[in-house]
Amino acid sequence: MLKTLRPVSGLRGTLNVPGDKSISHRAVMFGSIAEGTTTVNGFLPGDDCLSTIECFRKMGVSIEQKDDTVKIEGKGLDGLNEPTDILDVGNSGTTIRLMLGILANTPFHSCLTGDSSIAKRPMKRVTGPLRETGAAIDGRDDGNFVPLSIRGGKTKGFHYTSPVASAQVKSAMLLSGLKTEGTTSVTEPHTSRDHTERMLKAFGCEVEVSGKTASLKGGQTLKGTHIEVPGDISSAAFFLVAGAIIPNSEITLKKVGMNPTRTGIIDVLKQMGADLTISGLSGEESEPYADITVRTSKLNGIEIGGEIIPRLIDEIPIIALAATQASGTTVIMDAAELKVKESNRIDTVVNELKKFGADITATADGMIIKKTELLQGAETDSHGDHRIGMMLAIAACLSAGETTLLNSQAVTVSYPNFFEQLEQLQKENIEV
Ligand SMILES: O=C(O)C1=C[C@@H](OP(=O)(O)O)[C@@H](O)[C@H](O)C1
Ligand SMILES: C=C(OP(=O)(O)O)C(=O)O
Repeated sequence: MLKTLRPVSGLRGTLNVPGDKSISHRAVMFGSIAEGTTTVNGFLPGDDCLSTIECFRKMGVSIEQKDDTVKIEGKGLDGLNEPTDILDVGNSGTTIRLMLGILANTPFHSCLTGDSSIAKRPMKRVTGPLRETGAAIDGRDDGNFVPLSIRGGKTKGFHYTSPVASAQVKSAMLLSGLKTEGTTSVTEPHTSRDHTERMLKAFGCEVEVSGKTASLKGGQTLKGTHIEVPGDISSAAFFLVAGAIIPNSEITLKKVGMNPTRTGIIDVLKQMGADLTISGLSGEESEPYADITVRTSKLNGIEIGGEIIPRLIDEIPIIALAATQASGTTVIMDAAELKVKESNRIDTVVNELKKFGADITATADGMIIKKTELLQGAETDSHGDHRIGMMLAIAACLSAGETTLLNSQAVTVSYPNFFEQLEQLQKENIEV
């Protein structure tokens, strides 16, 4: 779908951003393999999480979903059925990688595939160590790419030192150890998002975390529970940056997830000089959340690298846009993981922002961005990547003249009502 976007005179108002994608996936997965009923509020009805629901339905789990509420009749890990059809994860890396960990426990045969973006994303980071646990996995390029097949059921606990800071790798490994006799543990170079560890505890499992190592004893059973999903900070990020860089803006985002493994965007925006107010922090016993207000700000360039990267990996496209409006130079490094997301996000961010006249250069593990006085509307393309699409839409709000956005429908992967909410903030501006 081609969308035409024009500059805005300011964004003002209050939004409830949709539910957290990472937490929504896990609520469905863990509810499906738990014993008893799980209910979920604040679920993200985006394409990725709907793919997760469809996959578990194909394994015989009864899941009722209406908007942001879900009810799952858990079957226990032993109660999943051998699927009679291919499990299609659509565009979702989280679905395929975490599900591989779960399927390592099941003695039946499953086939997994996804869309043209998933077909390019490396799976060896998960299938490699899962084979070590005893799961039989095959696929294109020796199990690196979909279509993949897996037959599990005979896993043994083991320790894995991951070369990448990846919550998908960590989660797949921990989940593969749920039924084994020994302990399964994962050490990562930097701490990645810890939603799996937190949510397994909410389902009654014991998970130990010590520094950069998470471990879990085998033979544990998940018990159905209730999960409240906070707003997704990765979705909020688009409006946090929009509010900071678009003149005459003030936006309040309600009940945004504030898990410390996800708040790198807040740290970066504050360091860049953004005017942010955080209030009403609660939910610390499970997944913390708070309200965030952002106002138009004068930003300065900074260096971003090292252990903050996993805490803001999905926000780098929109941080790059913020950097085009920041005085001096911004350097983003240690972020080579961007190359294996829904698109090669170093290439797509740099090439698309250059079309607006931005001064941005790709490096091997990130990008270097200098301030650009006025971005010019351009003919852009999301390349089927939701986060690139939303970043380009915010860039259009700030740029002189008209912008067209090809493949704008990609946003439904994580933010189905993104364009409606963007419009709402423009109307509220006119009415004030
Ligand atoms: O576990 C998760 O829910 C996610 C982990 C991250 O991926 P990696 O584990 O590949 O870093 C992130 O980019 C993705 O959007 C969601
Ligand atoms: C990388 C992302 O998701 P996934 O890996 O689940 O496709 C994302 O949402 O930016």
